[in-house]
Amino acid sequence: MSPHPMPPTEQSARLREMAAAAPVVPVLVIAPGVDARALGAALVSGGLPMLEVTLRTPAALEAIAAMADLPGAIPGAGTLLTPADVRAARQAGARFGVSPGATPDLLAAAEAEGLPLLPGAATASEVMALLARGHDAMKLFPAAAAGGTALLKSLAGPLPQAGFCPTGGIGPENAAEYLRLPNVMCVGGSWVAPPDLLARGDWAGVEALARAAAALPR
Ligand SMILES: O=C[C@H](O)COP(=O)(O)O
Ligand SMILES: CC(=O)C(=O)O
Repeated sequence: MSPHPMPPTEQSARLREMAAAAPVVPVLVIAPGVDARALGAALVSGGLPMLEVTLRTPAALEAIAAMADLPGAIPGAGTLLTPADVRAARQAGARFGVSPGATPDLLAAAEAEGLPLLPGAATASEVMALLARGHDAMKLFPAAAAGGTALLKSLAGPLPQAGFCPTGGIGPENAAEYLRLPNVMCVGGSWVAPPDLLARGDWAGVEALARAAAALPR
């Protein structure tokens, strides 16, 4: 029996390095008209370099492109569902990708594009399928709904080699509880970029939320 069905890929290793930079990955839903570069700058100034721009709005790809050369920023694309999403994200300048789940086509596209991918998993079988393909860094989604910290503690027994970025239902009130777990690399969340602050262009407010998130112990 091998603890690693397959050695972790270089992409997984790069993701782990990126995830080590800060305890929180902001999950960004950027509406048209929002100044994405100013948003990215506020988050980076607050201490959060990884920027997950979800492909859920028509402004998403442009936002990634606007952040591509932002000093200190590591822009990435979330909500990758198809190979076409992976290619579009790469072309826009995404340096990593995130998906709520994982399909063979999506994994193959990320491998072909050389895009470090954080694929989603929520069960032991899904985690095992990703490990078997060389992914030892993954997203637990939807984290709270799927079982939260209790699920992560249970997975750590048989599958300690899997590192997670739990996302979905995490906020300032419970992030520390997740970050204390040895199999949690970082957590993802939208709370650092609330839509009302983005709509108002309140970058000082975003920076303050980012600063508090970056200071979370782990
Ligand atoms: O779709 C959910 C995103 O992964 C972020 O979840 P959240 O708004 O609970 O932080
Ligand atoms: C929710 C999620 O995992 C994503 O949008 O990538």
